Amino acid sequence: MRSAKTIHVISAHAEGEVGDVIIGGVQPPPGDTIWDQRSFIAQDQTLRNFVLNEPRGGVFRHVNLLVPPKHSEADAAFIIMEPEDTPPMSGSNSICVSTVLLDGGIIPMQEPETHLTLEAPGGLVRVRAECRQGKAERIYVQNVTSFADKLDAQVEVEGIGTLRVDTGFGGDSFVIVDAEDLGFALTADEAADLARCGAKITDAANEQLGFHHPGADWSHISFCQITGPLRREGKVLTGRNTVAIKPGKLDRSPCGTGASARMAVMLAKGQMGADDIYHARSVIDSEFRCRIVNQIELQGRAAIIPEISGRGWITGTHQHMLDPDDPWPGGYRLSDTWGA
Ligand SMILES: O=C(O)[C@H]1NCC[C@@H]1O
Repeated sequence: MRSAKTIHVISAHAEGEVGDVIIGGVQPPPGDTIWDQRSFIAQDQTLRNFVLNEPRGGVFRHVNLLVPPKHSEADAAFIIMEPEDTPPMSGSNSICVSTVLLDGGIIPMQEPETHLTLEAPGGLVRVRAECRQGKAERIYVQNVTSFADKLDAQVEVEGIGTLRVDTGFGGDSFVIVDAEDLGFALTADEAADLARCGAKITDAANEQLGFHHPGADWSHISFCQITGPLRREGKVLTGRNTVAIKPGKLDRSPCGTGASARMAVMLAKGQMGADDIYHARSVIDSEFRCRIVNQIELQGRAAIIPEISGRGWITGTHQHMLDPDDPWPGGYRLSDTWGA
């Protein structure tokens, strides 16, 4: 056996969504901040291609790189690599990273609760993990500042027509559209159609509405969130959703950044009260339990600090290697599984 590199990974999923964690074999990328290191990874593409592309990756895979934290309060830092983007934050990936750090013995676990501070490219996130018998059973993540952007805007989508949409940010940027307006029930058998339709809506929203984060270098809409109707029982709102991740898959989890953006939109529209709880359900019926921790202002606009919680599980370990004679060191993507 010979290899030009050896990358050590603990694989995990959070409520169904894969989030691998690189725990060794990669030098921290250059940069004074985690955001700068993120930008290097995004521009350079070498690590992204190696771990996300086939034959090592696949369209369903997200990979997180653990790096030494820059902030004095942080216990660990991570850079998120998703199929298209290297985003500021991710709910499912932050749950996978917390699970791997605690269940993998990288950070000592305290029972019944362990408190951690993680440094994501988009800022610090506070984590509380409920732990029992050596397992982090539920991870609560206090997300980065989230906000509604455009409410009840219109987008014209070729082959679909004019849609009423909202846009918002929850650690990543979303266009949000009602499933009923598209004729979807948000069931697993609709997955391929939902992924295709969501990608078209994201493209149209980027062309016609755009997005600009007031405090960060993030100027596009990453995802389309297709939302089902809300059911209220006392203080608990329950709603199904799916998030189309370009180039062509659905989030298997209820999407933590999506739930954060949806809560900001629901609060702005008076559909959710500040002390309500929101249970977000995915197409595979997994659940994130979410709430609004605080209402704040971000450069003059109303914003929230959301909390999302969910469960993560380790699924295995991998040592990714590269034979120096492998003709595809950067891997490949084909539209049969990666979408058009
Ligand atoms: O939970 C989330 O926020 C996400 N899941 C995959 C894509 C998003 O980052």
